[in-house]
Amino acid sequence: MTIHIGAEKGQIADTVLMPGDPYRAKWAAERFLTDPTCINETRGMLGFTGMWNGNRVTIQGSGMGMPSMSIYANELIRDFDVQTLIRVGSCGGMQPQVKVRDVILAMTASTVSTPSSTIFREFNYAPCADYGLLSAAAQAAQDRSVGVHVGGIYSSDTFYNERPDLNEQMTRHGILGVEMEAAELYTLAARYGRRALAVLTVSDHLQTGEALPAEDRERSFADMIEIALNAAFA
Ligand SMILES: O=P(O)(O)O[C@H]1O[C@H](CO)[C@@H](O)[C@H]1O
Ligand SMILES: O=c1cc[nH]c(=O)[nH]1
Repeated sequence: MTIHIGAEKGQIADTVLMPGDPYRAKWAAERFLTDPTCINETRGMLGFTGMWNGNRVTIQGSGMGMPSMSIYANELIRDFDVQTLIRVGSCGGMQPQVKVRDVILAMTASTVSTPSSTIFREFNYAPCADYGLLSAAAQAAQDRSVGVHVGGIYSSDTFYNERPDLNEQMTRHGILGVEMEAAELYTLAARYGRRALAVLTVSDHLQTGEALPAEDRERSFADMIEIALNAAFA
């Protein structure tokens, strides 16, 4: 049991999927896991452990933003010895070929700042995914009818962005989408020698203004979850 996770040691699997939304965790656990058990309700940040294809998995909400992700990932890694952490999140599309409901596999996560930035000082660290997970996810995605993109994303500290000039430079340099947690997850995984990946579904588009409703963001991103599960146990 930690400050933010009420589970006992042993109640959390070696592999954890991490949606930002705790109710996406509940939906995914009920839909994809056999015998899911709720292992965390502290602060309403729901977590569930169950079985998928004979493999033990936990699905634990991370909350929104890198400070929240940092708390959960730190405790999962340092207190529960989790080995594989896969973010399953929503993101905003930033390229014309990236369509709403497409899946992005985040090879890198650029950022202007993470909770870890203070330790890097002038060093411009490049957070990146675990290659084994990334290639397994790309393979798993090939067998599905969903559009898939592999490349760089941006992890932002803000949802309501006041820097259109920065968006323009990111789009110009090939950034596929924007979300709010992956850069810190990748940084912590590198620090502690764990595997991490972010599998994202495009929920809205910065260029077209399209946007899915909250219920779809909570309950309809099945391809993303299946790609993540297949990658984790490839
Ligand atoms: O849908 P989730 O996983 O929460 O991810 C995205 O959605 C939230 C913003 O609405 C941020 O957490 C962002 O990263
Ligand atoms: O962080 C996020 C998540 C979804 N869509 C966005 O535009 N930003």
